[in-house]
Amino acid sequence: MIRELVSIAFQLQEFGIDVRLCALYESSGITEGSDSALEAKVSEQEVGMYQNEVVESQGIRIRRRPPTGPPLHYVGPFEFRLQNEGNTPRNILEEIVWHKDKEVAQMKERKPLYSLKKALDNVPPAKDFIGALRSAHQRTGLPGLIAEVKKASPSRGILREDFNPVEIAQAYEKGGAACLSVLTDDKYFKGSYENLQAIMEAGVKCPLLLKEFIVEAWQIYYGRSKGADAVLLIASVLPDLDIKYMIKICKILGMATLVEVHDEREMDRVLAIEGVELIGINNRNLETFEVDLGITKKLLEGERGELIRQKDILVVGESGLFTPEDIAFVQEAGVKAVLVGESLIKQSDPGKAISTLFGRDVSE
Ligand SMILES: O=P(O)(O)OC[C@@H](O)[C@@H](O)c1c[nH]c2ccccc12
Repeated sequence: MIRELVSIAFQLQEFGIDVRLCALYESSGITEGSDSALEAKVSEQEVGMYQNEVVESQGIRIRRRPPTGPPLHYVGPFEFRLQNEGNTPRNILEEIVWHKDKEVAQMKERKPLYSLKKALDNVPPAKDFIGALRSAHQRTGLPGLIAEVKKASPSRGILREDFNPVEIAQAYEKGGAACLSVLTDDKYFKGSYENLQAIMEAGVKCPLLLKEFIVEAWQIYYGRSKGADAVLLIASVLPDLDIKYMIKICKILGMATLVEVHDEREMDRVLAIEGVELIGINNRNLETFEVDLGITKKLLEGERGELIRQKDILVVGESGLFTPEDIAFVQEAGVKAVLVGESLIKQSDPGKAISTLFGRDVSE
């Protein structure tokens, strides 16, 4: 990660963005500016220990893909790979993240960061994602809506057969959505970066969230080049340091970050990270698919809720929202925005479905 940070800084410099490396290290909390401490960390990482230690100490259960797949075994003329605990994903989220690691490595090879420069220069500037949510909340008195353009999911299968992303996006916008979330993962969600780009190019005004499993900063640049105005960072996948420096990169690109949590520990980690302005509470456990709206309530109670108000962080209630009562429940818990997919995308008119979900018309 640290080596990548350095190389990204150099690449940014190539882009004409002046990044002071020491400032990046210092503000990312790696070291107090001491080169020897940094070198020590880099060499620890080189033997592959540092990252795992950090990840474990932060309670992150999602492991990163072992660099070499299962070991090769030979029996006579046959060759096969032995599966074991260390090289078999333990749950769907881990499987997705391992797949993503491989996919991004290939995509990066085809389009290295420097080759994205032109596309980044040509894309319109990022829109104000958080501002759009806040003003929708002020205008309607209801949580601002991030409506999700999602064809399928591993937990629900195909959600909509006749899937035209641009038409759906336009219907959402007409129905009063403040922002849109566009799935770009192909294998598990049947999404694509082409969908994101097509929605941007169709002139949709709602700011767009890159709904990806971000494992590397390259994906953020690529998403921006396809029209993303904000990006999802999942706390159960990314260590604090990655979150910190990805937030910085997003700021440089003018994008917002939605940092997603699911339990108290993740919430506390994220609340301690400077620069976090938007937190999503996912009511769905991405390891088991279990959905419980009580998660949103639990994570906003007591001191945590107090701290969130003090820091003026906007909270998004995510997943499993189907009725006006569900919306009222998470709003009562303290959210000012919601992220909704299934209950809208399954309706024949996803735009009209917004009025049904909120119990009234929220379009202007
Ligand atoms: O379709 P739902 O239950 O309304 O959920 C939407 C959104 O919250 C969900 O798609 C989501 C939230 N966080 C994620 C992370 C990855 C993939 C998907 C998600």
